[in-house]
Amino acid sequence: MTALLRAERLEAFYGASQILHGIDLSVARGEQVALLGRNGMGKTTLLRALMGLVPTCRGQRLLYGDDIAGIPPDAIARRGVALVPEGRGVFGALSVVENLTMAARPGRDGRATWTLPRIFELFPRLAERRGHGGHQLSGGEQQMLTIGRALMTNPDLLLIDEATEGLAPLVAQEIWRTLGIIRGEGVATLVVDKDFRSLSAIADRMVLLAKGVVVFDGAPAKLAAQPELLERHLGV
Ligand SMILES: Nc1ncnc2c1ncn2[C@@H]1O[C@H](COP(=O)(O)OP(=O)(O)OP(=O)(O)O)[C@@H](O)[C@H]1O
Repeated sequence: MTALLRAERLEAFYGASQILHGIDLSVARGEQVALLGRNGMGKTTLLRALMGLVPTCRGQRLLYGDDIAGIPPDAIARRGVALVPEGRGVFGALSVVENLTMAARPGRDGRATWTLPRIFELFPRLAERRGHGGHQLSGGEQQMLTIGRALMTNPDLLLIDEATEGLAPLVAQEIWRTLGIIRGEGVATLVVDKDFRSLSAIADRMVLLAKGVVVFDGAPAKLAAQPELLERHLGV
């Protein structure tokens, strides 16, 4: 079956610096894939390249088998991919409801699974804060809102950068719980985080990056059985 997303020999550059050196990666429909690696290894660059946000790339990026080279980010979004960027980016002057409704649109096939009530069911905390401005939210609430906004576009694939970075443990747990629900709805995810244990518990597959190269791609249990890889590339 055609992968939802596939990168083949993907290279990415910032100016003269080459950041990705021939990445092969695929995400199947509904699959939850974790992307791990130490700081500066290219995880964010890979998500951005897949979203069409890195102007200079080589190799192939295929979405449902179609080459998306040269396709701008908004068109990639309309084809079913949503990015939850590191550092969030909610609109501070707009309320929770406004942040969510401005993102609303049907999915690639006209599907509208994710509506305001569905997002509030997923994140009861956001329902309580529905009239609050984005700037009044805690870091955890902002992350929930950013994920909620991405879901309102009814994507087939969510790219989530630093899913729980800087969040209190209980809030992080809440994010992991919702990622399980999102998966249950058949939305594929490619999730970057440093929490190896939580990622191992939810991911179908783990991909480990080091210096812009994939050094492991396989089941969580297979990675857990390689302590030398974990030590060298994650420090766990
Ligand atoms: N806009 C940019 N211009 C030039 N170099 C950049 C730019 N953004 C990132 N880099 C460099 O690219 C490399 C990979 O960065 P990237 O952010 O993709 O790594 P990462 O694995 O996501 O790390 P982190 O966990 O720190 O976010 C780093 O050496 C970084 O300094």
